[in-house]
Amino acid sequence: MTNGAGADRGGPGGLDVDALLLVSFGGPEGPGDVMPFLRNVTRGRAVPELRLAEVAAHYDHFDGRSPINDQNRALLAALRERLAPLPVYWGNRNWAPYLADAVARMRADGVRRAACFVTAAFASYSGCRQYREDLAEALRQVGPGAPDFVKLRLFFDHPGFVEPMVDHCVRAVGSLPAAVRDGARLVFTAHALPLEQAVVSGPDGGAYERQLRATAEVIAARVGTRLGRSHPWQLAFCSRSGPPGVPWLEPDINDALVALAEDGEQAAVIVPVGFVSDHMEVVYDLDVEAVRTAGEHGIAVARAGTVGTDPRFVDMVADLLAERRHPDWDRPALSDEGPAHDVCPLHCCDPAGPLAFWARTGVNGSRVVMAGGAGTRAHGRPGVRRPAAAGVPADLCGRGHGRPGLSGPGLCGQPNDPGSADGRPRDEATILVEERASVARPDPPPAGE
Ligand SMILES: CC1=C(CCC(=O)O)c2cc3nc(cc4[nH]c(cc5[nH]c(cc1n2)c(C)c5CCC(=O)O)c(CCC(=O)O)c4C)C(CCC(=O)O)=C3C
Ligand SMILES: [Fe+2]
Repeated sequence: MTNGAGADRGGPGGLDVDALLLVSFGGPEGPGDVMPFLRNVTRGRAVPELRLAEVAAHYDHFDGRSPINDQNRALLAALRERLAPLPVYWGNRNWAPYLADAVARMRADGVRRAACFVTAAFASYSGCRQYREDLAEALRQVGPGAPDFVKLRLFFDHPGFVEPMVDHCVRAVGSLPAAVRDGARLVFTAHALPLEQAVVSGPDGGAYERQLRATAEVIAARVGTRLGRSHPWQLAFCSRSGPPGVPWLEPDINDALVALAEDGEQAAVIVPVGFVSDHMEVVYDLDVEAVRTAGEHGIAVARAGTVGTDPRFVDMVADLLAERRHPDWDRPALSDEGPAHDVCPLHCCDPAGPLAFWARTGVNGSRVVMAGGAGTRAHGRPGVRRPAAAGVPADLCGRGHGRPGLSGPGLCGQPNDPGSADGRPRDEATILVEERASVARPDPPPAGE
């Protein structure tokens, strides 16, 4: 059922897409890049200088070069092969090739609409909304003639992500010393977030941790089936930054390993479920720091691999693309948390939205959100679809974003916005990225790029 090939122009009610844009984080490629890269990443954020110096030192261990760009070059090559003749572009948020350069190149090549595949599986400001904002900013910078974008959905519990992770876990368990292997704990690890970001993640809050737990549970269950014994699992977080007084998701992976050792556990597998390749957080924060902690506390540890360019993961991208082209395409999801919505509704992962206000003031109780019960979970459910493209009014957004000459009294997210998959209104950045995509297109672009 995986076609998703370049020649496929989309079915009735689906979208024409004539390119794919691989969107990632970016990383430095030499010693002189490290500080400018870190300044790009942390612009406008309260990350202490001391933390920046510390992170710069991590990169120094690798001659100032993060592996992430080479990993994305490999993914880009695999996607090009898989999706040919569909053109595939690549742009990063924090380092060259930058998103705006990719968008300018697409415009020069005559691309009309691109699907954006972001290399982040879980809902959060850093993993989803910030990418949408940066895509919108790149469109603004390039200006008239820039292609339309549609962002492919989050893929945390898609089989193309889960199944390779199961294999990596099984392999990592097998690499532990035979005497302690059977009792190994699976410690699923993701990037830490400030609690405030975790609270507002997803449309209804708490999605980051819920999606992580749901995905970890599915992976652990499959590992158990494969090995014929169940391995207890837990969640931990790595790469915390920010001022010490600000609360972040816990436990830290190092603290989790120490606690396991103190409980008399002998072995653990660190499963970096929050990352799709072995970039700096993985090869330093996990492979150096966490492995050292484990060694110091006498607990045997193995680190599971990441999906990288696994053919099932590459096929998944083709499938996510096919979902947008064909509204009736299968939307596989292995947990109750998925499949994620295609289009984020208003205030999804919004650090300045109403959930953030409630979390700060306690009006709605951040406790409630963190307990994970707040979601209504209608998004992207079978049978719940975005409104038909036909008949979308031209004044879709009264501010006329991306539409020179249009203006009006309406505000983004007001009733003239056709809304996201579940009919909820959307944010300005989302509308800019998605709005033209929701307008019917009479004549598809010529085939055979
Ligand atoms: C959720 C999430 C992902 C996963 C989703 C996704 O993949 O997008 C992710 C990925 C990555 N994070 C990365 C690098 C960094 N993240 C930082 C800082 C931060 N990340 C955050 C969150 C996330 N980050 C947060 C809440 C901060 C705090 C400050 C801020 O909000 O800005 C900092 C600044 C220094 C520091 O504070 O550590 C650096 C250098 C790299 C590249 C690694 C390489 O070079 O190989 C990658 C893939
Ligand atoms: Fe979102």
